[in-house]
Amino acid sequence: MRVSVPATSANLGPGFDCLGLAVSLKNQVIIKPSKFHSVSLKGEGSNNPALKDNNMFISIFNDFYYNLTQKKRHFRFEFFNEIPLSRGLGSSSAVIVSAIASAYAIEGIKVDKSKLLNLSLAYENHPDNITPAVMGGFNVACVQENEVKYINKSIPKSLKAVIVVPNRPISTQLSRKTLPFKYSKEDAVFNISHSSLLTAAFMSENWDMLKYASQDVIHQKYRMKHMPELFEVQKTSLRSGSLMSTLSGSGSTLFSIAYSEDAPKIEQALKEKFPHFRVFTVDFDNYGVKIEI
Ligand SMILES: Nc1ncnc2c1ncn2[C@@H]1O[C@H](COP(=O)(O)OP(=O)(O)O)[C@@H](O)[C@H]1O
Ligand SMILES: N[C@@H](CCOP(=O)(O)O)C(=O)O
Repeated sequence: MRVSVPATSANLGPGFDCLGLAVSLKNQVIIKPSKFHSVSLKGEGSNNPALKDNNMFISIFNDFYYNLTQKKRHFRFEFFNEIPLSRGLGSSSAVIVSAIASAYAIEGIKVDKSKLLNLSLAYENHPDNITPAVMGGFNVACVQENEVKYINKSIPKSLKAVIVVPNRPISTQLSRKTLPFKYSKEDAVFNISHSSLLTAAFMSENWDMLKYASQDVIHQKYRMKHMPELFEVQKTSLRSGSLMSTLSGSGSTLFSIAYSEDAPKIEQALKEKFPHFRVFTVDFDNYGVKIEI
């Protein structure tokens, strides 16, 4: 049985905790019943011993598997990870979504995507990463009475994501602690209006509106000042032709959207200026979590 989940970029500037989209960078796991517990890990995180000994995927999977079957069994887990850890590309959401999906799939139990999304909410209480991880595409989501309410839209092939992954991680939990406790009415209005405009731009495919609509005053500047080079990355990306450029999730990745034909020159400019960061271009993912039994 094989499960794959896409990376996600949350917030998209003003849509703090409510907007997110999926990109075609994936974590994949193959699980087989086995006489002994064993783990193999390739790609991102493979040099991190904690991911073999105390793996969040395995503990969530075991909890769900036991609750579903009342059985304890051994499995072989083979992980192929493309999503960098703690870089704001939704690595923890990918783990949560794929672990829950796998516990159902290994027993051949069907779980629909909206149930999977709501089960994932127990582990990640803001919906902006888990919704695109499950559904793919661009998503606007909120939580009401412990349920995710969302609207989803595919992103066309004519757009690409240009991604800059810095050499330092940022933990989402710690990054949230750097934000103010209170905001002014002006800041709230700024973000509500920009987030609404950004949503409308995605829904109507009005891509030239993205550079105005993606502005934010409530989280990026507080987070990016801990890695000031990110302001330069953002400026370089916009100057080189990207449609928008924002901190991805809680950082440290800087995420840009561009017309496909502009992406190579934006990627090149960013590579030249920031040779110590990883810069690459990917498509968007419009499918979300994929389960193959
Ligand atoms: N592939 C993985 N396997 C197991 N645990 C993972 C994996 N990716 C991420 N994690 C867990 O999620 C944590 C990162 O979560 P977080 O700080 O929210 O980063 P991100 O912005 O990438 O979601 C890691 O410290 C680790 O505990
Ligand atoms: N809305 C959250 C998103 C966190 O995303 P991650 O990919 O950094 O986990 C936030 O901004 O804290």
